[in-house]
Amino acid sequence: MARPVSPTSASEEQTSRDDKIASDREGAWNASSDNEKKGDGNLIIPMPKLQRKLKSRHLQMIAIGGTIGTGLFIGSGSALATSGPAGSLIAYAFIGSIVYSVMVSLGEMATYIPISGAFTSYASRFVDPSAGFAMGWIYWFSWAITFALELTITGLLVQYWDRSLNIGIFIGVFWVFITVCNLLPVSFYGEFEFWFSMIKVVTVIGFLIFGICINAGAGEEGYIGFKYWNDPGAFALHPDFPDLAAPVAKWVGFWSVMIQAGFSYQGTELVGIAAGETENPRKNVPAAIRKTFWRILFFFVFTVFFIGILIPYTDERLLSSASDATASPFVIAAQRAGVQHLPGILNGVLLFVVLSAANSNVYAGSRILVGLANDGSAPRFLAHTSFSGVPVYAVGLTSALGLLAFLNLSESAATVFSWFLNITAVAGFITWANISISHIKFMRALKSRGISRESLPYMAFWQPYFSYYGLFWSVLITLTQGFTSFMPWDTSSFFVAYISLILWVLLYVGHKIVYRTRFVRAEEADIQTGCVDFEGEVWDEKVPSNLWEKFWDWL
Ligand SMILES: NC(=[NH2+])NCCC[C@H](N)C(=O)O
Repeated sequence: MARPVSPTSASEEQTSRDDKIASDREGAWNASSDNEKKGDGNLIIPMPKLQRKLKSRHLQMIAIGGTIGTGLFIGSGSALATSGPAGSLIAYAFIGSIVYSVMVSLGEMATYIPISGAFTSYASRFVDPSAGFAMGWIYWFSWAITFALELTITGLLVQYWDRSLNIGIFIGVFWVFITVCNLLPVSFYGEFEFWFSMIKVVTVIGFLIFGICINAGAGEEGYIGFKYWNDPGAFALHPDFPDLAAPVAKWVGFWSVMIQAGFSYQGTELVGIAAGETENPRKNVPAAIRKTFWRILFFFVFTVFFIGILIPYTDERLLSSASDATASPFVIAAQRAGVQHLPGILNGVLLFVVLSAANSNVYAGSRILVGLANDGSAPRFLAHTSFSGVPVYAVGLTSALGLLAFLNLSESAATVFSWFLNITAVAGFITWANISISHIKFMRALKSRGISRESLPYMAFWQPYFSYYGLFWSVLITLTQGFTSFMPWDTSSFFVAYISLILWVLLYVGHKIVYRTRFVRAEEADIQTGCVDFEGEVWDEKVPSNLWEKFWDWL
């Protein structure tokens, strides 16, 4: 439980800020009353009334739950097919480095100003209110669409056992289930998500152990080693461009995997969203960022590595357009090893995995909406929370977009899936680019006030270079990822690739025209509101005492 101990205040401004925080903790402070627009279009953003009920383990598991999902368990197979084992490994490691740069940038901001809906507010405050608006909505949209994508997959997974069942039944059932989970008080939500995510972690670790055994010769194929890196090879030629010269075709294969790899990692930034709800953010947020990142990198890079040594990229099942368990490289690896019953069991596990991801999708989406409503970018009622602190309307609206999954009743599931995937992944890259810009501007704002980086609650190394690195690559990938739609020109794949970018531009320009906002100058950026001086606060910290707790702490 939070137990604030009289923070020392240096100025009047500090005192009023502390008062605000204190009254917020008591639940007496009304967010809307303070949600005024400052004259020049820059916004003062209050701390929302969400409750700090999540513990560090919940926070980290939410980030894992929202991140490890369809991308890793199902989509990684097509990454292998298009770029080969070395190509996909390099792509995943490279995207991992971008994620790291984004995470540390976010970490510095989120510990200094821990607010819910965090990074959309950062963009509004440090960059340009229109940028925050556009980014917030596109990011929300990406999560809501991911929810629809995840529901599509759950329906398909159930059909693995019985194809005669109508996919719509399961989309409906799981839609209700996930929505109800998200309407429960946030501590329940954390608990659900925690156990769901546990299953993922265990699955990935199990797969890694399985991979080592099979590679060493435990399966039907005998010892495998790096055989498939030699034949068919380490890099695949992009299957859609047989006429290109080999080096070009390999490069095309490699670059086209960026979207898939980016999608797989997206969600890591959720730690920033959950920051507003965690206990002891000053300690937990940086720890969560560090641990989450290493854990995810470990899971992702190792998993992709093992998939690459166990399955030749020419295995046709990898390219099967059926987005069900038969397309999962986990299942294919089990089938190749000739292990009985394992494919069916894995299918069951994948169902849990996808449900957990869906649960995180709605959580993330609703919190983004709350952030948007609080900074005046969305109708205010969306920030309304129930007695137990759940933003009911925001949950409802986010869930509503999940109903798009019913598109599957009229379109082929594989098509719907790839549309959803591309739209969300590009939106994710746009978001990462925005986080990086926000951080660059945040650094400038600190500098203009003479606040040293040393005084930040969490200070990452190599900044601001990391932010520039994240910004450069995120922008480059966003702009170039759809290049295959130009070779030759294909209108529909162009729209699939660039619809998120187009939407973002429309939102940005639309907001700019209506509100006539301007770029925030470093000296004007609002780095006070929500900035919490946790110096004097003490939280009861549970030190791991038994073996189980120590294991958790390590994990
Ligand atoms: N920007 C987003 N919402 N991306 C969706 C992330 C999906 C998640 N990484 C998965 O593999 O299932």
